[in-house]
Amino acid sequence: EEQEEDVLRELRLFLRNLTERLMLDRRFKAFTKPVDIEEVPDYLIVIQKPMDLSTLLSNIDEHKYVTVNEFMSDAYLIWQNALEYNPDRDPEDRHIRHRACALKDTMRTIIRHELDKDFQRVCEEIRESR
Ligand SMILES: O=C(C1CCC1)N1C[C@@H]2C[C@H]3C[C@@H](O)[C@@H](O)[C@]2(C1)O3
Repeated sequence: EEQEEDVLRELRLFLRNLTERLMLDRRFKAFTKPVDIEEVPDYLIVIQKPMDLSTLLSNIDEHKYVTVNEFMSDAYLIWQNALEYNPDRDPEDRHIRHRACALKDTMRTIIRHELDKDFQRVCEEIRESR
């Protein structure tokens, strides 16, 4: 009903704000756009489900997420994909993995500090009711 749409509207505002703050962080520049398949032809052979911060934003606007956990499942793909495609000991891979870990930890910490537990529970109830 209308109150549920008010809750989901507020969830979208929170997720947009979170995602935009990550996009502004210079450490996370490599995660802001999809990996360029022309530049990296084997990327889609290695990575089944590409993800990036701009795609998260589009998903939010398309009302894909009813709970924070659904958003985090997609957001985690950015971190998992980066670790999987860039596993080597060389400095470039290590920089990418370090930034991917920082992205994940930053996201988790912002959510833990800034998202009300009762609000999350209401979103879960809406998800279970649909
Ligand atoms: O995994 C990624 C992105 C970094 C986080 C997401 N890429 C795969 C390629 C390997 C590495 C060096 C460049 O070849 C550049 O194209 C990529 C982009 O970085």
